[in-house]
Amino acid sequence: MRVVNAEQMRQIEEKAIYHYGIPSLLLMENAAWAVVEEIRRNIPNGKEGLNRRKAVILVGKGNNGGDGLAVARHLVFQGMDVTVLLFAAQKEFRGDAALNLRLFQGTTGKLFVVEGEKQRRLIRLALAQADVVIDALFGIGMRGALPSLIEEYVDEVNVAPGWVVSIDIPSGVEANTGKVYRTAVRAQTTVTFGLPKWGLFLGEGPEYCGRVVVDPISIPESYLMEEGISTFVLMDADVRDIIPIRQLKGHKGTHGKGILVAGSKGMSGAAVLAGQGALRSGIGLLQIVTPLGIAGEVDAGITEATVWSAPGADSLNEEAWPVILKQAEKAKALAVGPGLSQNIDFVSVLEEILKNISCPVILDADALNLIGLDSSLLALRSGRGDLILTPHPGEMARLCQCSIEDIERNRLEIAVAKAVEWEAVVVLKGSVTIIASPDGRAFFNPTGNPGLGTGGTGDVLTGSILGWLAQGVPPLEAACLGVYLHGKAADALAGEFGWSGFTASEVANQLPKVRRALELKGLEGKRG
Ligand SMILES: NC(=O)C1=CN([C@@H]2O[C@H](COP(=O)(O)OP(=O)(O)OC[C@H]3O[C@@H](n4cnc5c(N)ncnc54)[C@H](O)[C@@H]3O)[C@@H](O)[C@H]2O)[C@@H](O)CC1
Ligand SMILES: [K+]
Repeated sequence: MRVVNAEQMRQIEEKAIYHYGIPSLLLMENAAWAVVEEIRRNIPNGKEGLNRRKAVILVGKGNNGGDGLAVARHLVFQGMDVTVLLFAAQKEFRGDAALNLRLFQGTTGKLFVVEGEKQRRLIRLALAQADVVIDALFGIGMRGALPSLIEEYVDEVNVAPGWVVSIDIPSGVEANTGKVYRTAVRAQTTVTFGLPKWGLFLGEGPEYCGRVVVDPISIPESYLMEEGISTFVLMDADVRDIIPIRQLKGHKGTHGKGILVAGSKGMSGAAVLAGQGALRSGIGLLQIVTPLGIAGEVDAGITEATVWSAPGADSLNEEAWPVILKQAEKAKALAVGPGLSQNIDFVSVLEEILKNISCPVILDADALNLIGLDSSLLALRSGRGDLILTPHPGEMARLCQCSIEDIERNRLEIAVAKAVEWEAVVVLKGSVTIIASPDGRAFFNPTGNPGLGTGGTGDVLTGSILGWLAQGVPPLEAACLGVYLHGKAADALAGEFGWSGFTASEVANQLPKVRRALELKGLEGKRG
C-alpha cells in the first residue's frame, strides 16, 4: 500500500473532489463513519451496544475537528452520551467543519468551548468516565508544536482510562515527519483516511498511533494507486507474492548456493546465527568463510553448512580473498560482515568483493564499518544494481559521516538519497525499518517489535536475505521479504513471550513457520 505526505494526500483528495465532483462534505461524512464503525467494532458489544456509553471528543478548528463533530453526531444517534470539547471559538469554524458543528448542535450532545484552566476539573471528570476518547484536534494540517493549553489537555487524555482513537493522525504528531515536539495524543487506534501518512512510520509517530486502520473514504482506487507516489508500506499480499515457489524436482543446487563471510574471535556466534537465518529461509547450500582460529567453533555450531577457513587466528585479513573467490564460483549470493570485527587489512578484500564478485552482495555490520572509513569505495560496484546494505542507524551515521540524530531525524530522505547515490538497496534498520531502492522507492516495514532489540537478530536478518537471494529473489524483493518475515517471526514469538526474552536463534527457527502461515493465508483466498 502507498504511504503519503500531507501534500500528496491533499492532491489526491482535491482530484477526487474536482474530477469526480465528490463533495468534500461527503468525504468528511465517510471519514466520520469509518471512525464510528471502528468504535462499534471495538467497544465490547453487550445487549446495549453503544447505548448510554460515554464518549468525549476533543475538537480543533480545522477539518480534522469537522470529522470529529460528524463522529460526535453519529455517536449521539447511536445512543451514546457524547461530550464535545471545542478548542476554538465557534466563529473560527469554516466550511464543512462549521456545518458539522451546526449539525451537532442540533443533537442532544453536550458542547463546551475550552477557554482555559477553569473547566479543567469538569473535563478531567468527563475524561475519567469516558469509554471512548476521540482525538479530532489536528490532522495533516498541523505543523510544529501543539498550543500549550491543548498540550495540557492532551496530557490528561493520555492518562484517561478509556479507549483513545485518533482521527487521521494522533494530534501532536507531524504528518510528514512523525515529529512530536513536547507531547501528542497516545492513541490505541488511529483511523487514517485515503492512505497512511509518513508520520505514522517516522520519528515518534509509531509510538503514538497504536493500531492503524486505513479507510479509503470513497476516494477512487485509481487515485490511491497514484504512480507518482514512491513510498509504500509492506503488506502480507505484496510480500507473499515474492516467496519463490519450489519445484517438485528442485534440489540443493537449484535452491542456490550462498557464501557467508563472517565471524572473528569471540564472535563465532554471529556467523552461526546468520547461517541459521539463511538455512531457515530455505537456502540450498550454505558455505561459510571464517578465520582459521574459530573455524572449528563455527563448524560445530552449524552442522548443515560447509565451513572454509581463511588465514587468521582472530579475524579475516587480506589473505581471505582467494578463499572467497574460489568458493564464490557458482554462488548465487554473498553476504559479508556479521561478527567480522574491524581488521583494516580486510578492506582490500571488500574492494575485491565489490569489484569482482558476480552475484548479488550484502554488506552488513563490520563490513559496513570498514566501508564507512571511505564510503566512496561503494562506487566500485556502480552500474550493477545488486548490492544490499543493512545498516543500523549507527552504521548508517558512519557511512554518511553524520550523527545518529541526523539519521533518525531524516530516516526516509537519507535512506532514499543514499540508495540512489550508492546504487544499492539500503535496509535502514530501526523500529520501523526502511528498505530504500536505487530507483528512489522506499518501503516501510510494519512488522517486528522491541523484542528484536537483542544481540544476534541482525545477523539472522542478513542470513535470511542471503537465503532469499540464493533462491533467485532479486535484491530489493529479497530485502523486503527478509525484513518482513524477520519482523513477523518476532511478532509470533511476542505472542508467547511478550516483547522480551526471546533470542536470535528462536527468531531464526520461527522464520519457516511465519513464511508458511503467509503462504497458507494466500491459499485460503484462492480456495474461496
Ligand atoms: N481535505 C479533505 O477532503 C478531507 C480532509 N479530512 C480531514 O481534514 C484534515 C485536514 O484538515 P485541515 O487542513 O483543516 O487541517 P487540521 O484539521 O489538521 O487543522 C489545521 C488548522 O490548525 C492550524 N494549525 C496548524 N498547526 C498548528 C499548531 N501547531 N498550533 C495551532 N494551530 C495549528 C492551522 O492553521 C489550521 O487552522 C485531515 O487530517 C482529515 O482529518 C477528512 O475530512 C477527509 C476529507
Ligand atoms: K487527530
